Amino acid sequence: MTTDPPAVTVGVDFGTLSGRALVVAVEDGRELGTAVHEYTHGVVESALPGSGSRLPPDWALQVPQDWRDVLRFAVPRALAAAGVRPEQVVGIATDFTACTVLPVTSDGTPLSEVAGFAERPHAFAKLWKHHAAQPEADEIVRAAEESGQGWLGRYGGKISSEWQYAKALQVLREDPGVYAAAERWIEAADWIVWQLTGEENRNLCTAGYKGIHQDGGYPDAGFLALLHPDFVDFTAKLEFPLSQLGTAAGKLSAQAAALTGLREGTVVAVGNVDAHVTSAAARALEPGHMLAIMGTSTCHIMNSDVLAEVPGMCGVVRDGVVPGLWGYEAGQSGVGDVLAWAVRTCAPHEYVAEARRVGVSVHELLTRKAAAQPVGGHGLVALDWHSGNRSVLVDHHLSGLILGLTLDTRPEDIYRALVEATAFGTRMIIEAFEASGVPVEQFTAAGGLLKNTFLMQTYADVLGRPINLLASEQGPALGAAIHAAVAAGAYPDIRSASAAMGRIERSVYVPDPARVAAYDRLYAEYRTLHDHFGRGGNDVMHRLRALRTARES
Ligand SMILES: Nc1ncnc2c1ncn2[C@@H]1O[C@H](COP(=O)(O)OP(=O)(O)O)[C@@H](O)[C@H]1O
Ligand SMILES: O=C(CO)[C@H](O)[C@H](O)COP(=O)(O)O
Repeated sequence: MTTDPPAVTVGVDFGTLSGRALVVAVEDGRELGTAVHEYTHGVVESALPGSGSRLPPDWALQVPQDWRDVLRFAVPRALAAAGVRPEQVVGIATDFTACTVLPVTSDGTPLSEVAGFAERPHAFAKLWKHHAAQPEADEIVRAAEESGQGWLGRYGGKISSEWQYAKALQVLREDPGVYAAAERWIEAADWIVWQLTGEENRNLCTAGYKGIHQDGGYPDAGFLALLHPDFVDFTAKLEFPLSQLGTAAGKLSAQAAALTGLREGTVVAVGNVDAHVTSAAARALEPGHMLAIMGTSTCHIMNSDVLAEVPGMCGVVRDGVVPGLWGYEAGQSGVGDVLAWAVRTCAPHEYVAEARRVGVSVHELLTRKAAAQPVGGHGLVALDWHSGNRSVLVDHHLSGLILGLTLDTRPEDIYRALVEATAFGTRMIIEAFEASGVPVEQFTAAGGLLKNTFLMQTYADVLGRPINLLASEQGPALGAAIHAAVAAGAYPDIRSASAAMGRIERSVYVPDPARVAAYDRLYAEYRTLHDHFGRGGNDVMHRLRALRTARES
């Protein structure tokens, strides 16, 4: 007797450096096939594609065609790898880094693709890690404090330079022509869904966490006018009915079917954020269960039935992760990125040659060399702020620091000190939640950094708590596939789909009491440096940043 081929969904995760498509069995979340497509232009940080015109420090752009190419190349390859026919696919969902925003025309065409704008930097998509709008973010916070905006507390008292308003205000100030031509200002998370269905759709997750949409609305015109007279109608570029997560945004258009190899009419789920969608994959939806998605950056996502204003959190949004609960987000803007910096700048040629000879990454080589020494053996304490501080200080013009360097300090010592610093940064975040009355009862990790077992054990020792793992290397894509199953009607809601399709391994890393005690002492040193350089003890980091100039390399 022939059995029907299994129903599957496709999850497409758009990360910072690449897009990954994953084919998943609806019945139990089995991962049947996957494919990755690296963005052709990667992260545009120094010079504009085409013209080559130089970009100032702290810029990070992306090219929308790179995202379309993920649909074109990774989706069909994932289907082929899974041995799945298009008619088995009952739904597709996407997730994106956020706040990755772009100016588009009313039909969704990116301005960077419109004649006359291809050489204007502000016409391009601003990646989440574009930190050049810090002055605008500082002004937004000042104006919100002075005018008593109630929504400021929902973001821990700060609005990030990474989010929609600071980035848009920077465009208005530096290229008003682009600002005026931008009929819509849209998250890439929604823009990619628009490419799949042919119609605009907006999700409540990015609107809430990155677009200051709280209690049913955006900031009012009176507040926006405080920032710039021409900013008064900015939210008109955002206004659109917001869709609940896990619902259908529409059906796959004929054009998108040709692009992806899927059937026209396949259900397309509402867009979502790479971090928030992963909670479903990790079965981390219940109150008090914190999920850390550890990659280029780290995002901390946790649901609660308690609403509190946690200092320095990225935001709290009703239904922001799952309907019926308050979804909290915190984060560290540089984690894998900070370690990549150490690999680029601290590893001597002989280390690179050794890694190649042994057949491991330089990350792995530095980790192996660093792992043996006792806690504190390197005599270093670092601040993990090379990409600024997202939580709890929300200041992207802070910078990194390594204290204790001597002539004996080795590259692996620096690498290990930075691993420890990122763990200390996570501990600061957990303590901020608990001090604000939002308990953190479970900690689960996901993301590319799980491959580093020493790093994960260090986190268990620094946090002093066991660490669960999301048992998938494709957390966001699996989470998206789960949302697609709900949107396609295979499950009544995200919770039941997560219970059936999600995967978690509990207490994979358990803290070692001796190392916990040793790290408590180092953490006290970290906190002293954190508060001194991050809370006004010495503003030297801002003064040094003001002296930085554009790279000529
Ligand atoms: N062995 C390793 N140990 C620690 N970090 C690593 C290792 N290998 C790669 N990385 C870091 O992982 C980050 C990429 O994370 P990943 O989750 O794969 O991508 P994304 O952040 O785009 O989702 C990079 O910043 C890289 O420096
Ligand atoms: O802030 C975010 C989510 O709210 C970004 O999506 C995240 O920080 C970047 O993603 P990644 O580290 O996986 O590249």
